[in-house]
Amino acid sequence: MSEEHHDCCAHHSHHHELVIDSLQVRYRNTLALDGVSFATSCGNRVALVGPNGAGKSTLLKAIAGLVPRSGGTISWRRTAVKRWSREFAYLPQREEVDWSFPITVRGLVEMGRYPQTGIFGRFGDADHAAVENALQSLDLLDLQKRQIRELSGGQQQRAFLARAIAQEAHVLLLDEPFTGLDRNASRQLGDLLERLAHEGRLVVASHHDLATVPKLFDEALLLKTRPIAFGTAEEALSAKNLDRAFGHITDAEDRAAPQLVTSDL
Ligand SMILES: Nc1ncnc2c1ncn2[C@@H]1O[C@H](COP(=O)(O)OP(=O)(O)OP(=O)(O)O)[C@@H](O)[C@H]1O
Repeated sequence: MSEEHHDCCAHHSHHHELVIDSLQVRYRNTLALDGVSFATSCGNRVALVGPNGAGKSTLLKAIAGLVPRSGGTISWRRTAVKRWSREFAYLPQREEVDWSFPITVRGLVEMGRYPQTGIFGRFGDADHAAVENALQSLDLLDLQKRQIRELSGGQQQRAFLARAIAQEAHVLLLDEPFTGLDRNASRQLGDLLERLAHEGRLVVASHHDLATVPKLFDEALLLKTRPIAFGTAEEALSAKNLDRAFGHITDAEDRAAPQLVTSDL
């Protein structure tokens, strides 16, 4: 990896690197996000939590510049992000990816360089080095010639993360990265995200399983179109906040164990 991520957290401690202010996103008839503000920095893993339709995917896409925002601002390292930034890498939900698309792992990772080279551009030494480094860092050298459709779910996640690393993005926007992974693959991905954050990246991921948020993430944004709470995973996901986000749980038994119930909503 280049030197650049080492200085990632060496900014003034009072200033956050990613600042989202009053973000609003409207689809034709739907207000998907409103008044969303939060700020965080590299080194953190932030979980986006909320019921179905809360706007988690929309928030990731809005930060990635994939859906237009109807209000608010996003800034990265004190600079307003207008549309798209190479600093942001977005990994769609598994179902949104066409896994039959014929591309090798290496080919996918090389796509991380397109913002620098252009699709028909020539790969220079720096591009090759970045691809090599990303493959190695995510332990994909042995799999680099495989088609992505021939990988396991966990390997596929790693290949997409390798593309983000090749892009030299600092902000990893992941939509439900743990969904569909078995226990081992989940643990591996958990360790990997911890390492990437530790190396100076910012991980922002939607996540459905409330029970694992404190273990897998440092901070959580509880969302239901509007932000309900943002803070450490424990703070943000207090019983009271969860109740506000997921609505009233009428069954007395469910009330006793809201975390288990709400994770299945
Ligand atoms: N392309 C779109 N066009 C119109 N409305 C949309 C579109 N995408 C999402 N929405 C609506 O915006 C709202 C937020 O959707 P979003 O997918 O961001 O929620 P989510 O929290 O990711 O949900 P889930 O947990 O089900 O994945 C929902 O009401 C949804 O129906």
